Amino acid sequence: MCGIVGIVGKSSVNQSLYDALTVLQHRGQDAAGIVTCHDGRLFLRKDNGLVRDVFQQRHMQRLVGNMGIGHVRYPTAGSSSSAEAQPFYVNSPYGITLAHNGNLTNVDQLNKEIYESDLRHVNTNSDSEVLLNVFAHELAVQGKLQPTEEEVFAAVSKVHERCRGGYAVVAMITGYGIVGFRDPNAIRPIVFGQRHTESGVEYMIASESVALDVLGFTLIRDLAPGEAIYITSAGELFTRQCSDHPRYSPCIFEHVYLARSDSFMDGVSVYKARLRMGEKLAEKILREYSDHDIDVIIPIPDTSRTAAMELATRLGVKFREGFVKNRYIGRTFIMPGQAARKKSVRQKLNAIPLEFKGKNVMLVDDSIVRGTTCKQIIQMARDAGARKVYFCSAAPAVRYPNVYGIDMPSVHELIAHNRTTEEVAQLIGADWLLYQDLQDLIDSVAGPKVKIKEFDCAVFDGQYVTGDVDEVYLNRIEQARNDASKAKTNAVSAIIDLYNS
Ligand SMILES: O=P(O)(O)OC[C@H]1O[C@H](OP(=O)(O)OP(=O)(O)O)[C@H](O)[C@@H]1O
Ligand SMILES: NC(=O)CC[C@H](N)C(=O)O
Ligand SMILES: [Mg+2]
Repeated sequence: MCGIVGIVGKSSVNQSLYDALTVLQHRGQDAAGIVTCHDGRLFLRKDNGLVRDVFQQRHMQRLVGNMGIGHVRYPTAGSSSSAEAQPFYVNSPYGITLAHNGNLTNVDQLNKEIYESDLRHVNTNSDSEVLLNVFAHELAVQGKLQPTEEEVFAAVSKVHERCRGGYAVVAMITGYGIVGFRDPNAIRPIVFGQRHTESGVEYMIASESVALDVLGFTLIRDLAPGEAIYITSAGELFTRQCSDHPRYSPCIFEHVYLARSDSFMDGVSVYKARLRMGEKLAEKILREYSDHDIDVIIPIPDTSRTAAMELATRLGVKFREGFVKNRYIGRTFIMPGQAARKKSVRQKLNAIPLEFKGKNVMLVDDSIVRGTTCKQIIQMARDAGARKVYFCSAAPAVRYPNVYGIDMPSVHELIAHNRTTEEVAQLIGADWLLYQDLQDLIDSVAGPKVKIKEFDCAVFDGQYVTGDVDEVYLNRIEQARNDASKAKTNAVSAIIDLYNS
């Protein structure tokens, strides 16, 4: 779940791209990058780190031009090396740069084709570089000196035929314009919007609508599954359905955890979806623990707050802030290794004993994945004097890997894999544990006025919407991407790129 952005503006876009990336920072903390285009030349700056650390004034000054794209990275393929920071670049045809959110599931096949048939070179282990080369090849075979929307959309159609997995993409064709496209199952999110200026209309493509809001753009809409958008450098906008078999099945985990709650995704207010998650949890508690003795409900900052608040309201139980979060420490779950994740929980959250002493507390989190957070938090609640600690997850048990852009490749790292709710409760040290039912989660997101009724729920039910994910594939990515192997691949880094310093 990286963050992507692309802007075709009427004046310099460097500051707007930077600002948009800071708004999307919650989608990726490992690396950040921007490439702009001016007078047929590209200007790139990318590196490991947060947006505020990667871009100094001298970098910003070099990023000239009225169009550009940007990326914040949370690696799900390859390594965390700065060589895999995005946007990626290929020089032929036209000079194309690309930023990608998602994960391809047929990278091995594509790599073979790229090398043996397309005669192209890929220099990293990143699936995004593979995707870029497929797109570049398909645009090259259109054979036009000056590509129009027809060639661009034909190339995207070919990408859909060749690539499997989840992908939301922005790509810039040097001198010509910016393309955005979404995989045929719409697994990863992508929206576009416009802003009126004295010099004319500016367009932005982004992962989440909140980036548009903050920069004064109005949301036009989400891209449909398989759809592409092309905005020329002169500001003409074209959209086209580029897939023969589009199927609207967005990732439900965006609503649970990944997205900011002030975003709208596929017509759904993430905030409202989280409120409804709290409502459904309250109904389940009243069904299963009607004689509960909960004194206070305490959220685990940040993401669970919305659901926890509504849960407390519906139960008529006090809602209290029992943990204070250090605002300078990032999101734990998207940190690259278990050691860093473990350490960050204690650094980030501290209990207020007053809210725990002698009380039966219910702690609420949006999800339990590896159990890194809840295990430590429950212990902290007990150390702070809680009499009983109940735990509630606004999502169902996460039992299966994610292969579409969330780095959960290994079943053995998932605390609920092959375990009952009672076993997980015991392991995390809760007096009892309650998970949301999957149907209740789906109903929370597909609220009464929402058109989409189908979601990618693979992490909860093991059903992979692309239909190509089998035991063999899962075993392979588990070997390649468990914490121990990641530590090894991170050592490898070779940078062949545009001038970038
Ligand atoms: O079971 P785990 O493997 O610990 O993963 C789940 C936890 O990680 C996330 O929090 P995170 O700190 O990443 O971000 P937040 O501040 O948005 O809640 C999520 O909100 C849960 O708290
Ligand atoms: N989280 C993502 O969307 C990751 C994008 C891409 N697979 C990478 O690893 O860079
Ligand atoms: Mg959290």
